[in-house]
Amino acid sequence: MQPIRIGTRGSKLALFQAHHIADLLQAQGLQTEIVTITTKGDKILDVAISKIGSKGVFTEELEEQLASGEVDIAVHSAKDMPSSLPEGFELISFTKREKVNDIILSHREDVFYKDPEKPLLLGTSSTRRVATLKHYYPHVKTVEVRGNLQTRIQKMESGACDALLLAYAGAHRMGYDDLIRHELSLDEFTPAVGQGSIAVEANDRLDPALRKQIVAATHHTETGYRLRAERSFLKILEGGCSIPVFCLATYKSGQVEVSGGVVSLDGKERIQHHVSGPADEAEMVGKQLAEKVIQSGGDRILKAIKQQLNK
Ligand SMILES: NCc1[nH]cc(CCC(=O)O)c1CC(=O)O
Repeated sequence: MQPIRIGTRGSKLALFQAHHIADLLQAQGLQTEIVTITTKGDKILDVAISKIGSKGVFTEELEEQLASGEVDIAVHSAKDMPSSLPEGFELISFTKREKVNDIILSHREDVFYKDPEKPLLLGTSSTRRVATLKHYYPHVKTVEVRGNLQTRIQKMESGACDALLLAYAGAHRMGYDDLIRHELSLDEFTPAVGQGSIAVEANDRLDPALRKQIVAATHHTETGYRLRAERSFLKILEGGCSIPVFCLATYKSGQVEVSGGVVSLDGKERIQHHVSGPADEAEMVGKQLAEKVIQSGGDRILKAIKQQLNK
């Protein structure tokens, strides 16, 4: 039998994630081969992602290869995946989720974000993180630091910022646990949809029997319920990765509890609600949450954000 060809971006984090999927497949006796692809998002480094604008800057090229059969599956951070995929594509599995928190990472041990007396310049490129800081910790200054994790750390080392605000999952996968100074609360820094999970994407042309084997080897059921609820929330709010919406679902005894909302770019307004319901109706639960957020003022906030970002 031919090995399963796994398409991935070439960053260290992407390769780590692709190898993780390969390990899970190999543990079930399946053979694998990793195929590295450079995407538009990897090439354009000097423009903020929120300004490149097009959805799927990191995914288009991988999808071309899936559609042509060049690769059998593509591996992504679930967080980077748009809420709607092009016709014929699907996220067929989600791996067991890592800790979902955002963290502050620095070589320095004396980085404080809660004390207005202690100045801190944080590097980040996420509108959600910047807006959330403006809401809870307006004294913290931010600077846009882009690129893969290694590049961002280099920029911090050369003085671009005191510390970086990142996802725990990425920092941990890259082995930077020693530099984690603070783990941020999930109530304040509610993560982006999908943060901490790895997604496997496939095209309709994937052989159904092979698809079944891949799902059995890589999918984590609880994470799947959580991600389905969160992604359904995202779909209603039309949040691309540049829109500061946040959502976290938890799972307990057949139920999902979903908490999420939106924060205005200036941090002045933040709306958050909770909804729970049966896990096998996770999509409906996420949708109900989105409707609650929209009705309680989220609609107005989202409109303003889209206008500001399109300027
Ligand atoms: N936005 C880029 C991105 N996409 C996935 C991760 C980390 C891994 C994950 O959240 O699963 C990161 C880096 C970050 O947000 O710090």
